[in-house]
Amino acid sequence: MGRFKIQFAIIAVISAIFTYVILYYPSNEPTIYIDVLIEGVMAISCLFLMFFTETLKDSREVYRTLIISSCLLFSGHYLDVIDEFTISLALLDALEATFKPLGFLLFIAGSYRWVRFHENQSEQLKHLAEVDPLTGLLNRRAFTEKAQSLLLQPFNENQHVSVIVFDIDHFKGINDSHGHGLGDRVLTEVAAIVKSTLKKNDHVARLGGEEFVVLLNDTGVDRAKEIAEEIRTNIEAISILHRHQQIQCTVSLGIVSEHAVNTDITTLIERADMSLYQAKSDGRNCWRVAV
Ligand SMILES: Nc1nc2c(ncn2[C@@H]2O[C@H](COP(=O)(O)OP(=O)(O)OP(=O)(O)O)[C@@H](O)[C@H]2O)c(=O)[nH]1
Repeated sequence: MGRFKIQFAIIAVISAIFTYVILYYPSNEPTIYIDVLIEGVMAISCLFLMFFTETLKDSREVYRTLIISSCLLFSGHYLDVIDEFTISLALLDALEATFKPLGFLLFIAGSYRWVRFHENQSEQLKHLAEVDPLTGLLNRRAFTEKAQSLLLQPFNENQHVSVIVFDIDHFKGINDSHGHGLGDRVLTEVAAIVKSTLKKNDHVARLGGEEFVVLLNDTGVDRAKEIAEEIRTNIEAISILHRHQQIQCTVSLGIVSEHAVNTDITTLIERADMSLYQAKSDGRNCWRVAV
């Protein structure tokens, strides 16, 4: 706030000196006070714009554009005010005719950039709120919302939807033996493999820790089993070189398949989770189907 006051004072002093010097050339035309009032209000508004712009420093580009535009607009309107009191000076007229349109164009450009900047920021925030930063997959909340809205679509009676929940086997052991950095690499590799195994309109998310979920739209149990087996074998084939050692991992999977009508994602995940525990207790590195 202190800096605002200093800047404001500097502008006020410069304007006062300029006004004092220029008023030595009194106009021989009658002064139109309504024009003085209008231009005065415009000049003061531009001055406010100039100081409001201080708050837009999040984006240097927008800040620079708007500060230049408000300076030009202020100068243009201010020259117009004193022009009412002096004889017509060609230089003042030329400056005024340049500053005002240029300031206006920059104001439009700056405002456009400001809107774009905020759009980008809210897109980034949305992305951060929906995506797991390590794997780039959807997080649990975003997945649940997406899946729920997908399940609200009208389906015919024969359409099925399937969910696969899977979990990396003995992941704690991987972390403990090779460190969390390697554990993170395994999570990233697993996520990439699953993504490349699925079709574009299937959804995959990281539920948390080393647990993942896949939603297979319009997919019955037979196809879901095939996909689960593909995921299992593709993950089994992962081999990460770490300190001269090849690190491998396996997953256990639970599958549930339901009529798409009248089902909800929370129940599907819970049932798939139970099958996943069955797969774990049956020796891991396998899939089981909910009955
Ligand atoms: N590197 C890493 N580890 C994580 C992350 N999130 C959770 N973990 C670890 O994942 C491990 C999960 O261990 P457990 O729940 O015992 O599961 P597990 O060892 O895979 O055993 P089973 O599932 O029974 O085969 C814990 O050691 C957590 O610290 C993460 O983002 N990065």
